Amino acid sequence: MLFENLMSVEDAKRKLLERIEPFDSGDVETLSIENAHMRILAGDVASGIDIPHYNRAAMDGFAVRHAEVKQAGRTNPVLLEKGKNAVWVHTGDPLPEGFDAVVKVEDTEEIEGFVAVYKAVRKHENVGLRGEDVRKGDVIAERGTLLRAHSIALLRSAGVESVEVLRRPRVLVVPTGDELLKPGERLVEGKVYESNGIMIAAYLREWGADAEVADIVRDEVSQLEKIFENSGDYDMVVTTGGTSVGKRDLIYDVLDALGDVVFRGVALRPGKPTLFATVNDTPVLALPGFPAACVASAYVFLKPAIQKMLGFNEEVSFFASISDNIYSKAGFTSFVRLRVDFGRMVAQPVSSHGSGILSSITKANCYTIIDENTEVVERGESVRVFPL
Ligand SMILES: Nc1nc2c(c(=O)[nH]1)N[C@H]1C(S)=C(S)[C@@H](COP(=O)(O)OP(=O)(O)OC[C@H]3O[C@@H](n4cnc5c(N)ncnc54)[C@H](O)[C@@H]3O)O[C@H]1N2
Ligand code: MOO
Repeated sequence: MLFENLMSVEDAKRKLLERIEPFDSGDVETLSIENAHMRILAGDVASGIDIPHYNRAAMDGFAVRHAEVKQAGRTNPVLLEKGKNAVWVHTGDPLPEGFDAVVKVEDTEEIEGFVAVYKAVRKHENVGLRGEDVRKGDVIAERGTLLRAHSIALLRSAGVESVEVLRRPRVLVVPTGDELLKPGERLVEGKVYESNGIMIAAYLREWGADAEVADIVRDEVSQLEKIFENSGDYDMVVTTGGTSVGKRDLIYDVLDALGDVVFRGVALRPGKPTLFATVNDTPVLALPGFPAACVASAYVFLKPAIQKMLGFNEEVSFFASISDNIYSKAGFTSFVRLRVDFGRMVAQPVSSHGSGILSSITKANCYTIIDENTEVVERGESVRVFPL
């Protein structure tokens, strides 16, 4: 019987990732740093300058020689000649030649051409020394870095204008099913608005890919064949629906005829009918049509595939304690939706009423994975939680 011998999630994920090629020097593009936000850097970038590139005042006040104000105190000010031994500086101004510290203006008083200093300062106190942030030649952004806002700022402050980044993986998302409607079409029983396509494409963009959603493909062999035969320009094709054993579920037959099916059926709940194949070396991941199963399978298989292409694996996770027992079917890896209270770090399982319930995902903000050997996670236990 079909789906009797399900592959473990671990084996399925390994077999899938074995067939995903990481991007290399052929997959690089040059972008202005504005456009490089959230892209993966393809090579180390070194600074051509010291930052700061001159010794600068870090406070508004007076540049002094620290040795001359050693004795200064609240009740024992040291008087310096203004413009000669004490020179006014704004924050960020170059430290005048021959001076080695800055006294904050609030620790001074101006008295008829003199500056009374009420506080001693150490050498280089309130001074930003040349190169203290970055030295010329230092690597300021390493290969593989996800260019977030602050990385871009550091590149800009070093005068870098453009960088080489990995191109975005091109992914074709193909919703399949006779029951699917386009927005605006009349709802009748047995039909639903197609929503997996927009969802998977949006996830893909969040994960760094360039996603294109194909028109809805009907449950017809010829239509499906056409999609897979013309998918050579894509790094991956992701279909949704048609993975199960119904008479209209044709994905397996078509992929088996055109390419190599690597696995069909995984011990994952929800997400059991997930299928993975290659057609002319293009990886094809077939996600189940039921929305919650589609989400689970996307997080478990699709996200790691994109991350492997991009060489990026800084997955965010943390621990939270479970507010209610979680039961998991023996032999199955469970994808469990959770609502995490971040103040208390307590995770409430979101009770699901099956894989068709998309709102069970929108009520959650995180998920956890229960491994196949665990049947119950008890209230109060700590689990590793991943943001959704
Ligand atoms: N006899 C069996 N039936 C089913 C089994 C099984 O083992 N034996 N497995 C079930 C499981 S588990 C899942 S999950 C579903 C998934 O099957 P499919 O991938 O074939 O899904 P479809 O039949 O194409 O669609 C099911 C349902 O999901 C909704 N859907 C589908 N595509 C979309 C979309 N693009 N946007 C929004 N909603 C979508 C729609 O309501 C479909 O009717 O199979 C079980 N059956
Ligand atoms: O695997 Mo299905 O994903 O249980 O509904």
